[in-house]
Amino acid sequence: MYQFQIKVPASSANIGPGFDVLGMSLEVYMTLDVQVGDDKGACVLSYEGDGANEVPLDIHKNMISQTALYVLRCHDIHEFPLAVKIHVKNPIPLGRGMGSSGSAAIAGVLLANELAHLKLSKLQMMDYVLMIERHPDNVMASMMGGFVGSFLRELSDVEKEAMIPSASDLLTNQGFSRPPKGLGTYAKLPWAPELKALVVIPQFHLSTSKARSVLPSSYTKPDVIYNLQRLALLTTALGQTPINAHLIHEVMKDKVHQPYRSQLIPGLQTILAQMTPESQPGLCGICLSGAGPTILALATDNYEEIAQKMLIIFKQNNVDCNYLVLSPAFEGASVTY
Ligand SMILES: Nc1ncnc2c1ncn2[C@@H]1O[C@H](COP(=O)(O)OP(=O)(O)OP(=O)(O)O)[C@@H](O)[C@H]1O
Ligand SMILES: N[C@@H](CCO)C(=O)O
Repeated sequence: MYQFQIKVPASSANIGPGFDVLGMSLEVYMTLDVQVGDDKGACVLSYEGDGANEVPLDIHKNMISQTALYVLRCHDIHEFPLAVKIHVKNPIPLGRGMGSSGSAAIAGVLLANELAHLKLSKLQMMDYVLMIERHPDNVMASMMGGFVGSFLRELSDVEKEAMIPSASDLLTNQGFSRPPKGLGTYAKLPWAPELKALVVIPQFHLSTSKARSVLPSSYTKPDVIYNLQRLALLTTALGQTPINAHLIHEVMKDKVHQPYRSQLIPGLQTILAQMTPESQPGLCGICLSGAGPTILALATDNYEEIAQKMLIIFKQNNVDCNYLVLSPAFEGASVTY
């Protein structure tokens, strides 16, 4: 019998104009405490934390074990090799824009890698994660750690066929395909140590699929240029010391996803319009965290005052929230014995 712990941080993706490109890992960690038996036997899941009353414990319905079983199938292994007990502790809010599904997929791939001794690197494991999550920004940040930019390579026609089974098909074994190799590329970006992440977390779920379904299928050239210009400067501005709050505030604006998602998040438009470095000393930039509804504010001071102002605006829209002040999790996902 042996045991190990898997630890995966939350993430905040997009960071304004970096839709499906930028993400930062956050110091809120999901952990899996795994005990492996000496003989074949059942896989037993237990769970505590956010969504404890909604997360299924059936290994064929839980996203973590489903992902692990998918990775094992890709290696012609059709069950967990030995009896295994997995206790999940998850403080990452589900369906709130803090990368919970991405962290779950990463945990599942790491679990398979350890149980079957696959010896996959983090980047090789990302190919499997990306078959489930399908966009790299949140998962690359959670896996690698820190402030991260990433992209997906173009696929050949044959490789595009591998993406035909949906993530749900792969997780429920209703379809099968192995991942193309080298799907994602990333770079760790500089992060100014003065910057902390204030996340204001509304108490309602917004699924990523719903938040992606309201986006247009095409954009005007001015809107594309608007985001490209800001994205180019944002990756530098967040690493510069001393901090230029006015620059960060401007280059964290977006026209690709936030305007369309504001209909789903009461108060978002008001917060983005009213929360500025001038109105809130200490505030730098503000944006939707991932697909929302959580809002990410990057600040250097006065976190409590900034949070209280956002909570008031949300309350005026009949939305209750809690908030956290976090630093980036620079080491990313890990396994310790
Ligand atoms: N620890 C977990 N264990 C099992 N399933 C999970 C876990 N975390 C997330 N999930 C699944 O992922 C779903 C949430 O995924 P979704 O992409 O909608 O939101 P998110 O990942 O929290 O937000 P975002 O993608 O915007 O960062 C949950 O409803 C649940 O089905
Ligand atoms: N870029 C993704 C992040 C959420 O997973 C989105 O905004 O839909």
